[in-house]
Amino acid sequence: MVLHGTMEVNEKGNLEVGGCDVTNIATEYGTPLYILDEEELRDNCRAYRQAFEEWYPNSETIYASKAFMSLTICKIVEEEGLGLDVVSGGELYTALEADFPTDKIYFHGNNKTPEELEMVLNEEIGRIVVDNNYELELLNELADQQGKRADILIRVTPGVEAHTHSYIQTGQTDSKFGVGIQNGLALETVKKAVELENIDVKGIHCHIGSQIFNLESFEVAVDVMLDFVEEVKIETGLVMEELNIGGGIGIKYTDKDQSVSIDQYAELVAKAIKQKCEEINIPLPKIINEPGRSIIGTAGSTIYTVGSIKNIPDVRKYVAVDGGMPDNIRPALYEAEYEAIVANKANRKPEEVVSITGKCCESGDMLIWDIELPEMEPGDVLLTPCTGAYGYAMANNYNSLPKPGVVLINNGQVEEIIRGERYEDLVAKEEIPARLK
Ligand SMILES: Cc1ncc(COP(=O)(O)O)c(C=O)c1O
Ligand SMILES: N[C@@H](CCCC[NH3+])C(=O)O
Repeated sequence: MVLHGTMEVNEKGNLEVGGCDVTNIATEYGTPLYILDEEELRDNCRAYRQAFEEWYPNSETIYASKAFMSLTICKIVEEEGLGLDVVSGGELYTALEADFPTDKIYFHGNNKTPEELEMVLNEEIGRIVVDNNYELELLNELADQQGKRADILIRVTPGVEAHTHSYIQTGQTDSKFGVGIQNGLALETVKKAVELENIDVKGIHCHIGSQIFNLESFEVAVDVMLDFVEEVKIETGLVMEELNIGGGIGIKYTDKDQSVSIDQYAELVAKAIKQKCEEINIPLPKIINEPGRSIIGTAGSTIYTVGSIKNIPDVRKYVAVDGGMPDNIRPALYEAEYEAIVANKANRKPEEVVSITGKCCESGDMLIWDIELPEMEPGDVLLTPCTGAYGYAMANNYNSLPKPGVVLINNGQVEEIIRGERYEDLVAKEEIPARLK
């Protein structure tokens, strides 16, 4: 059993997070519920800032809000001195509602709409990460209409195959994101961009994928990107000042995952960049990194109440909880694996192998296959750690299950930061045509 962040077992044998007994939180707020450990979130933000400050001071860490976007999270991330990566008008709207400083926002996306680009120009967002030629021309045109200039990074695909689930690999040439370095499309886009009147090319961006442990993939990506910076300098005379190296490192969901430290990652990236820049004789660029999972992943957990337990002799014991794939789609989508802790039996040794299933009408609604846990009974409180990233963010209402709420926990205090949905919320946006009433 790996205890993340501020988790510990108290004298009653119950699990605590941030000094709060998880069983009490379940009683007070109900389940399923996402809980967010503020100290762990802040520690992760600081670890990135400190590591990059030490190894490469001309750098900026921005939080990839797609991992988990909320007003409170924006506030915490801002307090910790990070910038923000947003990927849609909705994420930008949320950031603006939280008064996030606009110059520290980077706007991403492979199909930004004209409305989103207008919003970005109106709000004078720090950087727009342009994905393709269509977007580039559209942005130039809209900037012209508004009498503005747009500072951009161009998203490139370096042709690096990261070792991660194929759905979350993004750096290979055959990708819906960005323009390829290896097939010459990226150079064409840069050449076009430097000709456009309302566009300033500040640098390039690449993101090779998510949940990556193999740090060498980052080293290779940086190498390919800097070769491209050199090529651009030769071909156009433009010296790009900024290199955005994309998302952060993978996290340890289970014992099968490796541990990579943020410091190791920063050291490796910094050394690779310095060495390469010296080799090809270009000035050191500013480095931007945009971690999501490794900032918020280990800070979040989900708590459930155990309901029916079905033992199929010699086959499997299914333990069902009151949530499932609508609050955590990752096992069904990526075969992602999680651990679990029985919060009210946290000091008990594992006694049996069970599989944790959700309550949806779907055989694939499994949260965990074959995990050793203490013997469970209905009413037990089960906590799955490491659900902070892409948990709430990807939650849905399948089977009309209301989305769980989110509480922030710190120093013995529990604060509800997102109210859980109620049944009324499920139909709140619906309208029955008058002829059917
Ligand atoms: C462009 C971009 N930046 C940053 C991230 C965040 O990545 P991670 O959560 O792995 O740190 C992602 C998601 O994979 C992404 O697509
Ligand atoms: N949503 C994915 C990662 C993709 C992130 C966005 N590029 C996950 O849960 O692992």
